[in-house]
Amino acid sequence: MQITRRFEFDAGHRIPNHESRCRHLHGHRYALEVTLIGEPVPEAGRSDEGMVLDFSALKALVHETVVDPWDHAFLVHRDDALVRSLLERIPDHRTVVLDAVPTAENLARIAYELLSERLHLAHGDRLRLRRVRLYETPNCWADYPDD
Ligand SMILES: Nc1nc2c(c(=O)[nH]1)N=C([C@H](O)[C@H](O)COP(=O)(O)OP(=O)(O)OP(=O)(O)O)CN2
Ligand SMILES: [Zn+2]
Repeated sequence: MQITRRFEFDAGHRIPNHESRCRHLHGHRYALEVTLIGEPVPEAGRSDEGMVLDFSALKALVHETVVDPWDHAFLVHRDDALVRSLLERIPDHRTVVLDAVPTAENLARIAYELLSERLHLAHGDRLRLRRVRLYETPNCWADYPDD
C-alpha cells in the first residue's frame, strides 16, 4: 500500500551557470510530495490501526527533516562562492549549503536521501520511501527515483 502527503515551502535559489534568467537570485513556492510504501498496521484498537503511517507522524518527520530547514532559506551550491560570501555577511541568514546545484532534480534527490535515512532510523524496514516529487513551479517537477 502507498500513501502520499504534500508539503509546501518557500525558498530562494539560483542556477549559477544557467544561460537564462535562472542564474539570478530568485525564489519559488516549492511543493514536495512524499510517498511511502508499507503495510497498514493490523492490530485492533491501536490509534494507527489500518494506517501505513499516521499522516500526522509523516508530517512531523518531513517537517523536521526537510521543510523546516529549507523554508524561507536560500538553497545554495557549495561551489557558488560568490553567493555564499554574500549570504555570510547577513547576520543569522537561513542558508542551506548543498552538494549540487539547486535544480528541482537535485533537490528531489537530496530530499529523498535525507528522508530515507530519517525514515529508516524511526521505522526500520517496516516502511520504505517510494518517491519524492519536488515541484519547482506548478508546471515543473522532478521525481526521485525515476522508476
Ligand atoms: N530541468 C530543469 N530545468 C530548469 C530548472 C530545474 O530545476 N530543472 N530550473 C529553472 C529555474 O530555476 C527557473 O526558476 C524555472 O524556470 P522556468 O521554467 O522558466 O520558470 P518560469 O517561472 O519562467 O515558468 P513559466 O511557466 O514559463 O512562467 C529553469 N529550468
Ligand atoms: Zn528557479
